[in-house]
Amino acid sequence: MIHFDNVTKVYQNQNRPALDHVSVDVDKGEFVFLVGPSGSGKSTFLRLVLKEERPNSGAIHVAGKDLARLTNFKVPHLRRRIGCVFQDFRLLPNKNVYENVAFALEVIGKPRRFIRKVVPEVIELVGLEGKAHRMPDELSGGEQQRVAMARAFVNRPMILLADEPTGNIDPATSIGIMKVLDRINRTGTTVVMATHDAAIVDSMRKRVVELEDGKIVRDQSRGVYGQAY
Ligand SMILES: Nc1ncnc2c1ncn2[C@@H]1O[C@H](COP(=O)(O)OP(=O)(O)OP(=O)(O)O)[C@@H](O)[C@H]1O
Repeated sequence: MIHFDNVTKVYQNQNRPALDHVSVDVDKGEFVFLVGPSGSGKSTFLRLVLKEERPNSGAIHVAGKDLARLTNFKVPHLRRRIGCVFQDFRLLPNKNVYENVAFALEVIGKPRRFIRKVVPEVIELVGLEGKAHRMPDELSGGEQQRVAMARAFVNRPMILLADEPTGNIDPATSIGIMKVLDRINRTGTTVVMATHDAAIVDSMRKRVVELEDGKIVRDQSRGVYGQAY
């Protein structure tokens, strides 16, 4: 589903590569934690998958497509098939839960009947039934992240990328967030999650890919977080 072949990324005006000859394969339906110290290249990896950045060398395939050959015209189509969740939720503050989720489908032109059917289903999947009419500022951090996950998943993406999704959430609430991500993964969606949250990684026992200075230093199935950063 995601295939990096000898990928190197050096940002402009930087002499050290953010990713340094990285090769990795993530299969359809996998759940992968991306760990490593701050600045090790985790977000860069996610940005490359979305074609928000281009590698200096190496090849990236996502869902069988060679990103180097993907025209600018086709990039939005790729991104529609990849859901994203961030540390800071990024909800629309003046729309309620239902509208935040529905908006993701409206902007890609889905019919109103379809939206009315699937949005309540996804709100229930993330455990927010009964809260569809709440505004973001009437929700806890954990609930806001659930809305963000509903929005990322409502279009049934083939891949969900999560960049520190539990970074702003207390440990007890994070467990609930991980249950939702696990539920999403069980529908067949490939999940890649960049995180510093050792407790979460240790409790899930999923594949762990560890980056250090832009290089993969560990790739372990049913792994743990590793040393403290
Ligand atoms: N837009 C940019 N321009 C220049 N350098 C960048 C840019 N984005 C990231 N970098 C550099 O690339 C390296 C990798 O950064 P990246 O954000 O991928 O790390 P990270 O592992 O996600 O870190 P964190 O855990 O702090 O989010 C760092 O040295 C960073 O300073």
